[in-house]
Amino acid sequence: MKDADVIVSVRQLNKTYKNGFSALKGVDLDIKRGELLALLGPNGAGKTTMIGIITGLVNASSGSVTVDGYDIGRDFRQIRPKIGLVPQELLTDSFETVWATVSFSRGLFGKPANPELIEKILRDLSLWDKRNNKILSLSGGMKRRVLIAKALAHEPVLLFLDEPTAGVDVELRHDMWRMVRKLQENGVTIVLTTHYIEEAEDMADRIAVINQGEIMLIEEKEKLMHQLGKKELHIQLDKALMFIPPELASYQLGLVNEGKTLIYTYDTQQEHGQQLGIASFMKRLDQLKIEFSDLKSKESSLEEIFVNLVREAK
Ligand SMILES: Nc1ncnc2c1ncn2[C@@H]1O[C@H](COP(=O)(O)OP(=O)(O)OP(=O)(O)O)[C@@H](O)[C@H]1O
Repeated sequence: MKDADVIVSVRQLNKTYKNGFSALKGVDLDIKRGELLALLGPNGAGKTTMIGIITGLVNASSGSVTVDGYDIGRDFRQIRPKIGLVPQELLTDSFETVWATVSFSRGLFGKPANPELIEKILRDLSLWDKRNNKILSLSGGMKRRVLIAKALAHEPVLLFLDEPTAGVDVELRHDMWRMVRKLQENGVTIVLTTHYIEEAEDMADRIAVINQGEIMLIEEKEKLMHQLGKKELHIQLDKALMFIPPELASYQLGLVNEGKTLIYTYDTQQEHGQQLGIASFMKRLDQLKIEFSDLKSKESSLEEIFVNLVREAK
């Protein structure tokens, strides 16, 4: 990857908290300019810690992070205005109004006032009607909308969304994804952590899986689903089988639906290599006179891929 294509470069990043807990262990990561990178990982994997370090909220124990070529330790003042962060925690109750809070947030980064922009952000997030309400009078979902508005008010080029849709309703989730897509069209780089894997599947260009402070994998989403994905063939048998015939022992098979459905699981990668590929399997069925009425193929979801990865590491 050329330097210009990389907006964030993380090298050998370690974080050991004061209590001795090692939350990040030698993380290397490049975030590409303009991409939407989804960071997946179980609770406690280190996602928030990593975002905290890149956004200057947490000090690294060792390693380096550069944003747009600036070092986060040395040049944080240049970096900070480029970054927007929607944190996990909700706002503490505040007596300020929505409008004041969001406008003030822009001013903090030294950007000139831009009421038209603030209005647009508030409208996009369905907060316009609430602009004169005090934050403490808002519902949890509304407070989350304010957090997003605050993160966008200074027009960051790099936006971190730390579980932005945890516990929010469907409407906000849709509003958010619409906004995120628009931001991405305008060249904003987005890093998203989420526990909703289907969200990553829908939105991400690349997916990184982090577990116990280490990056387990980082890959283009499409490639990942293809490479790691297993496919299943569901075969509706004419006659139920009591057990899997020993002649088929070399295939990965399961019987469900009272023996009426045979499930053949195979690696998409091996599909072409092919000793145990579909063609040979179908031939075996034919030889064994196992007849079927229907055949369905199912690609495994990212969720299955993720669960398998994290399970394997245990
Ligand atoms: N201030 C702290 N002191 C000690 N340990 C901490 C501190 N902050 C976080 N940790 C620990 O570091 C690990 C990583 O936490 P982190 O919040 O980065 O995980 P996460 O991947 O964001 O998890 P989640 O999905 O639950 O938000 C956890 O085991 C957590 O308990």
